[in-house]
Parts: sequence; structure tokens; C-alpha cells
Amino acid sequence: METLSRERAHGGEQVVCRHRSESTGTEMVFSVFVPPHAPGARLPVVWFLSGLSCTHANVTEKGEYRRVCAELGLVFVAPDTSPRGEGVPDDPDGAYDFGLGAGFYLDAVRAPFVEHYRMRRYVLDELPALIAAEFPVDLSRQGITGHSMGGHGALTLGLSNPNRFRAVSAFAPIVAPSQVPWGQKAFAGYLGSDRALWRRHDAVALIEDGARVPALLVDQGDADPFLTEQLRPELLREACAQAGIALTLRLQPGYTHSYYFVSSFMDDHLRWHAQRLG
Ligand SMILES: N[C@@H](CCC(=O)N[C@@H](CS)C(=O)NCC(=O)O)C(=O)O
Repeated sequence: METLSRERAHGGEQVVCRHRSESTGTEMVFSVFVPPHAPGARLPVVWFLSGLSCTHANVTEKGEYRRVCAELGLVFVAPDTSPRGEGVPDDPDGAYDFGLGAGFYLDAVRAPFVEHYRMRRYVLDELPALIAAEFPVDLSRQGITGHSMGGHGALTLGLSNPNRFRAVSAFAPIVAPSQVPWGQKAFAGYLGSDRALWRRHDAVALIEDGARVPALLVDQGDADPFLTEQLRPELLREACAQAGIALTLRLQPGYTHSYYFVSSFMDDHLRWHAQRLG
């Protein structure tokens, strides 16, 4: 692992690293904020999964999480959203919603994406092991959140691993990718036509099929241009109501899909995670 930058911030350190990933077969870059802490302490960790077209840098530069992470003693990790580099296939038309910057936090099964697009394995297995080896984290206290496609990642990985993630939240998530154009394009490209496989990567379908977490926090801007076509939080509300999952879904007036929205509610999400991570 190579440290690309290390900056003191809020009494802790904001670090950006690059490493060779076995999961993706590429170099991957991620950022980690380590808050001030006592020597030898192991801290709870919140994973932030980013949205379409992002890298680790969007939330690192615009997410405004450091002050509250420093206050609460949370490590904050931001992975990239896809493999990148020579030989990594992209959308044939270079579109932002598939291929580079759009890994959808799943392991592809279709050629040519199967070779590198293994973001689920990367985020669930490889990166936690690396982070635990290199930073003072306590992997028995993990929370997961994310924005848009990353909200989809947080919800699906959280619902599929309720014993690992003690807190799950999302900002403007894609809640039912099988039912919306972004998800349908990505799932057809990465997973093919097997709808049963799609359901394992779809938060609403996972809940319909029995996945459970005690509680979810979701914020959504009501001026988000993707709200009615791509995000459709009402589908999550219905699924959670049926399943008895305590969903706090807050429609935030006037907010769009941007990091102005994400950063405005970041404090609330971090406090919500800290409460559940102890
Ligand atoms: N207009 C955007 C569409 C994609 C988009 O809105 N991405 C969201 C996540 S789904 C984002 O966070 N973009 C980067 C940013 O705002 O920093 C683009 O082409 O980049």
C-alpha cells in the first residue's frame, strides 16, 4: 500500500492511499479519515460508498464529515466506485452510468466485466482486511452509508450482512435498481438476464425476500432531479412498512442530488451511526 497524501485535519489525519487489489486486478485508491484517539485504541468505522461518476475524492473534498468524525471518534473510509486503468472495460459510449465510475457494488458475472468489476468483494472483504491491518479500526463496530448508487451499495451490503453492519443509512439512494433505468442498464450489463440474481442486489427485493435490519435512516432531497425516475424512495417505504423495518425517511425540502445536500445531513448520519456503534 502506498500513501498518496496525509494531512492533519481536526486533530486527526486525512489519508489517501493506493494499493494493488486482488479483487479487481487493478490499482485502487481510497481515502481514510482517522480521528484523534488514544494510543492503542481501536475505533468504529463508517464506510461511505459514493455515487455515479465519483471517486473517493468527491466525498473527501465535499462531504464535510471530518469535524463530526473527530468529535465522535469515527474512522471514515471512502472507496472508489469502480476499477480503473488499462484494460478495464467501460461503457461502449462512455456514458457516466455504466462502467468506469459505476461499479454498482456487485461482482459482475458477464464478459468482459467479470474480470475486473468485483466491487462487492472489494468493499466487503479485501478493503476491510487492509484497513484493519493499516489503521486503528475495530471491525466489530462497522456502519455503512452512501450516496445514490452508493446508497444502493450501502442498503444492499447492509441488508445482506446484518451481523457485520450495525448501522445502515443512505443519502438519496437507488432503492430498487431492478425497477429503474440506471439499475436495469447496470444489472443487464454486469449480471445478464437472470432476474433472481438481480434481486440479490436490489434493496427493495432483498427486503421482500426476507432480509432484515433493525433500522434505516434515509435522507432524500425533494428537488433532486433523479427522484421520481431513478430513486423512488416510496418503494423502500412500502417494503419497510411490510417488513416491520424501522425506516426513518426524511424528504428534505429544496435539496437536490448534490454534495450540498449530502454534506447538509452528514452530521445527522454520523451521529446516528455513532449511537449504534457504541
Ligand atoms: N450530472 C452528473 C450525473 C451523475 C451524478 O449526478 N452523480 C452524482 C452521484 S449519482 C454525484 O455525486 N456526482 C459528483 C458530484 O456531485 O461531486 C455527471 O454527469 O457527473
